Amino acid sequence: MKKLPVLEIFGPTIQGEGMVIGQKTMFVRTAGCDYSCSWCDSAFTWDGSAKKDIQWMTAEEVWVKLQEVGGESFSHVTISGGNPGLLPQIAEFIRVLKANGIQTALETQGSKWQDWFTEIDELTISPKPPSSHMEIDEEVLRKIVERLEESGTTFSLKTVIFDEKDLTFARNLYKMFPNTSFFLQVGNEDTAEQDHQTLLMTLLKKYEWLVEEVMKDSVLKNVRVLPQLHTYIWGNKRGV
Ligand SMILES: C[S@@+](CC[C@H](N)C(=O)[O-])C[C@H]1O[C@@H](n2cnc3c(N)ncnc32)[C@H](O)[C@@H]1O
Ligand SMILES: Nc1nc2[nH]cc(C(=O)O)c2c(=O)[nH]1
Ligand code: SF4
Ligand SMILES: [Mg+2]
Repeated sequence: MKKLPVLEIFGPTIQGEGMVIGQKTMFVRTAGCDYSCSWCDSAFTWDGSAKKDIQWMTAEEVWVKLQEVGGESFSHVTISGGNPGLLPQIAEFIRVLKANGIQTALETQGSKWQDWFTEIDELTISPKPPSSHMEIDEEVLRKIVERLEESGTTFSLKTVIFDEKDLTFARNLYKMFPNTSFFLQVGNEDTAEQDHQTLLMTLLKKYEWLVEEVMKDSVLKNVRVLPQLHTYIWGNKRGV
């Protein structure tokens, strides 16, 4: 069985983003991404800076480590990255988690399909707006959404917003997928800021701006607007 490239195992903490915000969860962060978003808050997963920290682990080994770190205080695991959607071997990891009665969630950008997507309890697809400098493949995304809908998988779209152009992108996405649960998330422009008060004020201002923009919008109607809640508590700290 192919091992998983693991960079972080941490928690329990709150899920700070998206469709299950506030959920008590453990996190497993895999290494490697097919994108390189200009503002990625987890760039260490793909920019080479943490290459030496990658641990190649079997699904069972990750499960053992989760229990070492989280003890008996969790029943939910979120897989993020990097892009865990690049890894076919996640299928085995999900089997192990399920066999142990664990609820699963996963974060991916929707650039590649995996058959195991339908096994995830709460799947977040996060298409990247223009500010990321990435170009999304609309056909791949459309196919992914189609297959998730057909299979009855619980999933949502979550797009990060930094500016007006990103809002235009979000409007197009909303029109493309009118029946999908839709989240708009505040972009963090200061991923290097270490002063908590400074960061908090910037993030709050940005949240206020985004709320105001979306409230007056005639396209973005049935949407939820959220901050990254974990940054309000722990700022740009890693592993929280
Ligand atoms: C680090 S990514 C990993 C999963 C996957 N690669 C993806 O992008 O969906 C997890 C989430 O963090 C979001 N994110 C990354 N950098 C961010 C930033 N600077 N501000 C707000 N959200 C950010 C991404 O858009 C994504 O929804
Ligand atoms: N608390 C917390 N919530 C999160 N939601 C998504 C995260 C991610 O980096 O994928 C994340 C994270 O790193 N920490
Ligand atoms: S897709 Fe996700 S992990 Fe990859 S660069 Fe973008 S935000 Fe970072
Ligand atoms: Mg994060």
